[in-house]
Amino acid sequence: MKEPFIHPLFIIHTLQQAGHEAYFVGGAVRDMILQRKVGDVDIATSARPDDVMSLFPKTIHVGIEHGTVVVLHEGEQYEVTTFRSEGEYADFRRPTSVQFISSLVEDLKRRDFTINAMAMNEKGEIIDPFNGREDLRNQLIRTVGNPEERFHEDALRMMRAVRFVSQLAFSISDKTKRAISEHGNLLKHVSVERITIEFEKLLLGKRPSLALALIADTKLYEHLPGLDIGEEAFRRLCKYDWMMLEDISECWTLLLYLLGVDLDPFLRKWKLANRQIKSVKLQLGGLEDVLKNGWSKETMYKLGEESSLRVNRILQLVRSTNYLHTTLLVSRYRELPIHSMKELAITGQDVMTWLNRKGGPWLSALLQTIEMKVLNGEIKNSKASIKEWIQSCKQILEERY
Ligand SMILES: Nc1ccn([C@@H]2O[C@H](COP(=O)(O)OP(=O)(O)OP(=O)(O)O)[C@@H](O)[C@H]2O)c(=O)n1
Ligand SMILES: [Mg+2]
Repeated sequence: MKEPFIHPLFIIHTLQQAGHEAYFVGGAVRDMILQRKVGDVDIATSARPDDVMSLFPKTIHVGIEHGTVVVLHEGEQYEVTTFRSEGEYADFRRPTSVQFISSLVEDLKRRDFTINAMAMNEKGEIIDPFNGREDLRNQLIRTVGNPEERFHEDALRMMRAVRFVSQLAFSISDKTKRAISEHGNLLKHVSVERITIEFEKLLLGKRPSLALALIADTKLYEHLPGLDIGEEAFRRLCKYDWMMLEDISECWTLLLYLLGVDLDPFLRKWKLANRQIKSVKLQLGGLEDVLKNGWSKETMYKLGEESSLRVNRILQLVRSTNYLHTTLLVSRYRELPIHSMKELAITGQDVMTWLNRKGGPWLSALLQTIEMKVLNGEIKNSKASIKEWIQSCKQILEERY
């Protein structure tokens, strides 16, 4: 057994010593077999939530009604979930009832895809009743059993399917694909926040354009916020090499640029955080500036180094002639006389003293003028030079500001 399974092995052993069954399950087992970086290590057990809580000193009951207890062990958190079969799914997102059961295989049977329905015991042996390993070898996303049932249980699984296509660069079984084509409308029962999480993972995956093409084939885009734009328009998105992008804000910026829609209403539909919307807005503005006028000092300054690099990657992806080699862009950025107002050699207080005036809106307007003149090299960034400039045009300044 290798990391990251060694520490939580203690949890498995503790449960077993108390007479219960316990296994590693889900994404961690899949990623270990694929030799991918393993995310959260989840455990499934025959022990009931109460038993789990009594066996470990530090637990958090996150979703006891669904059988999940978080166990804190050596500074890490592990979800320990009681084997369960799920009852009726009246609302297409969560079961109206959960039945705790004693069979691992029954628990695996309620999971979404064969590659996610494997378990690993304490000896590192894989329990794989639905041939997940074979599908991993064949690089195939296939639901456990009937896809229609699985998607009616939780419609988000359709988005998970396309997200895994992107993250793993797998294909999808015909039957699973057909079920997505037929049941896309079930996505309306799923919260936007959950859809956004999957869509962002897709955009940051290994083969986003493969997954976007699958969304086009299945017409799933008709059920995604703001993306019911017709097949031809949606297919245009698949032509780009999204893989070149490194950060999710770059992906949203590119998407908005390609769609040419209003930024705020679109991103609000996806319920992005204000902070995220702000950085996409900044980048989209920068991108449009550079596409039109090339890289100016002002644009670099406004964007800052990190966002300049992001915009530059988008320029490369859309094959803009204004793309600059990264090292060149970085050196041009670093050569700017200032990188923020803080680096200006004077303060507002200096200006008030020199002009013998009280603060007010005039002051920030004047400081902005000075900021731009220093940035563009018209005034040297030193106290003396700025003072000299202010004094040389004192009269005009007093009229204008
Ligand atoms: N709608 C869902 C979500 C999850 N699962 C099951 O719960 C496991 C854990 O879910 P989650 O951590 O959300 O996904 P992972 O498959 O682990 O993917 P990731 O690596 O992104 O966490 C999955 O592997 C799958 O067995 C499911 O059947 N249906
Ligand atoms: Mg996981």
